[in-house]
Amino acid sequence: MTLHTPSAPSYKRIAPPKAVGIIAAALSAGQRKSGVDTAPIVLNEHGLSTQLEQLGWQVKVNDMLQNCEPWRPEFDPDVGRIKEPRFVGAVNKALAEEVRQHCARGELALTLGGDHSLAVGTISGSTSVYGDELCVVWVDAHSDINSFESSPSGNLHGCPLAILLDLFSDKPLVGFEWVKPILKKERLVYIGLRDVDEGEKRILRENNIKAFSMYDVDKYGIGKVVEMALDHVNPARTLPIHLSFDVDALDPTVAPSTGTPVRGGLTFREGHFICEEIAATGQLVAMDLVEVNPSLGDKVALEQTVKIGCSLVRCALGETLL
Ligand SMILES: NC(=[NH2+])NCCC[C@H](N)C(=O)O
Ligand SMILES: [Mn+2]
Ligand SMILES: [Mn+2]
Repeated sequence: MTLHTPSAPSYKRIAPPKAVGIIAAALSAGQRKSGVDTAPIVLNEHGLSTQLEQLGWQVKVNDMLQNCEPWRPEFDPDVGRIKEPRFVGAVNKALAEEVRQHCARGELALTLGGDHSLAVGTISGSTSVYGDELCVVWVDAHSDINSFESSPSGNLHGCPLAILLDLFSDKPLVGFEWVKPILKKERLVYIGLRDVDEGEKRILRENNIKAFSMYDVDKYGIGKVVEMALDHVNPARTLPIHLSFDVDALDPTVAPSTGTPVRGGLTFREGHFICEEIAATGQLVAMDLVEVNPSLGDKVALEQTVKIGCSLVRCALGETLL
């Protein structure tokens, strides 16, 4: 009898990254509330890069997309209900290349958003280096998998996973023709869902996509949920992980400064626990922290949200309680 040993990973991982590229991605055109584009600067002003250096990381700040205006086309009419597709597509294309370069150098690509439409670029970048073994853990109140037909708002931050999984390939959206659908739906898992549109529920069901909602967090506890989520996408814990963390996954009492808050979310500790468990796998190669909007809420709300944004990133990058 031979024991099952997981086959050696075939992706080109040099060593667990010790350097982190912090990509400021000031993209706000994927939704309608201004201010989300200022989050990368506010997070850095709060000392995030220094904190990561103190954790032993070599930090490289990438400000290529600190200002997205150079990518704004002169003419960008709606396509159906979808707003600013050419602009959002062009910024994501540039972002994909930045993430690719960091990953190709063996660095962890940390993207500070910006709205969640930027995940089209970040995951395109990470899959271009790590291929279809890349797992995505998507922590969010929303499933962000609307098609261009099902999107109720026309906001592209509700659509990135539909674009990445190529669920509607018969006609790629203008601006996104460059996207290569490398991410596999078996390699995607959600944690924290509680505001999923009817059309999205159907898409999740028809494509058999694994999702742990807040119901599951209540029923099983966060420890079991994270274990089941990782078992689904990464059973031997040998595959590279891209963590896409939307701050609205947290309860609005914990992280109020965000554009689409939904009550009934993750507690402070549950949010951090997800990051700690992913850090413990040693497989994190990319992370997005998105939807912090410093313009929403009062000074206390902002301080609270920015602080928790920084501490989630620190936990994912190895900070422990003891
Ligand atoms: N990344 C987010 N906060 N997404 C919110 C999406 C809300 C809604 N499902 C929509 O498609 O418009
Ligand atoms: Mn969300
Ligand atoms: Mn989101």
